[in-house]
Amino acid sequence: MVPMITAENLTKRYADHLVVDTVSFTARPGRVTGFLGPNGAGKSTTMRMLTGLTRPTAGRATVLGVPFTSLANPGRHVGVLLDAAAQHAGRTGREILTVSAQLMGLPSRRVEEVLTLVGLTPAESRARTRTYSLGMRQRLGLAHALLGEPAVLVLDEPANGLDPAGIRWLRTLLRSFADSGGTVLLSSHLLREVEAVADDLVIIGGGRIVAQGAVADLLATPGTQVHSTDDLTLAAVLAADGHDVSPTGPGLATSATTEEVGRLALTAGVVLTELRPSSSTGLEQLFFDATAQHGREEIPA
Ligand SMILES: Nc1ncnc2c1ncn2[C@@H]1O[C@H](COP(=O)(O)OP(=O)(O)OP(=O)(O)O)[C@@H](O)[C@H]1O
Repeated sequence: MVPMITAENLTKRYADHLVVDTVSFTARPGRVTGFLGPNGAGKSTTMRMLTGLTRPTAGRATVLGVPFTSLANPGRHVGVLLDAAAQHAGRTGREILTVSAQLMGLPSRRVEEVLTLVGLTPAESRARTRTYSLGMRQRLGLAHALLGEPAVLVLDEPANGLDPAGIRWLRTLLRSFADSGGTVLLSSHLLREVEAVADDLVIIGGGRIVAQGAVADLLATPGTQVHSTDDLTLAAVLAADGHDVSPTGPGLATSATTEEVGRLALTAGVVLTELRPSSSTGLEQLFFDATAQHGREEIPA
C-alpha cells in the first residue's frame, strides 16, 4: 500500500539543540499509527514539519506523496489538530468552522455535520471559544480537522482534556476512519488508548526513533506458559530440544511454541495441565523499555 505520510531523515535543530534527529517512518492507509515519546521527545516538532508549519533543518516529509505545502486546498486532504488552544478566542466555534468551510469551498451544512459528529451542542457552537473548556476546544479542533472530509488525519494529543465518554467516542471515530481507508497519525500520552486503537507504532526518545513497527509484532512475546504433572521431566526434554526454560512458580515459561511443547510432552509421556502462549508485554512496558535512556529523572515523592 502507498504510504500516505512519509518522514525521511527528518531533522530539526534549534541553535545547538538537536530536537529531531534523522527520523524516518511511514503511516499507511487503513491504519492508525500511534506516535509516542516522553515530554520533549520531538513529537510535536515532527508533526509540525509534516504539516509544513516548521521547516526541517534536513530531511523531507510528504503527505499523499508531496510536501504538505504543495497540496492545493490542503484541508480537503489532510485534517490537522496540533494545538487545540490556538483557536481565535473571540470567535464562536461555529464561526471558526464556517470561515474554514468557505475557504475550502464546502457547503455550510458540512459545519452542522461536524458539530453533530463531535458532540458540540448548538448552544456551545454559538459561544465564544474563550469560554470553552479544554475538552470543548479539543472537540472543536477535531471538528475542524474533519471538516474537509480528508483522507489523512494528523492529530497531536487529541484525547487531551476529553472526558471518558469523549475518549471512547474518539477511539471509535479513529477506528472507523481508518477502517474506511483513512490514514491516522496520532500522538498521545495515554498509552492504554493508543494500545486500544493503534495498528502501528513509532516511538521516539531524545529526537530519535527508538522503536517502530506493527503493534502486534512489537507487543508479541514469543513463547509458552506450561504446567504439567511432571514439570521436572518436561523442563529436561524442552532444554534437551534446545529451548530456554525457566520456572514460574507453578509451571514453566519456555521459548518453545505451544505446539512444540505439546509434541515434546506427548513423546515424554507427560500430562499437561495448562498450556498457553505467554501473555504480551503490554505497551506501557514497551514504552518504558524503549525510552528508558530518554525519560526524566523520577520526581521524588
Ligand atoms: N521553536 C523552538 N525553539 C527552540 N526549541 C524548541 C522549539 N520548539 C520546540 N523546541 C524544543 O524541542 C524539544 C522537543 O519539543 P516537542 O514539543 O517537539 O516535544 P514533544 O515530544 O511534543 O513533547 P510533549 O510530549 O511535552 O508535548 C523540546 O526540548 C522543546 O523545548
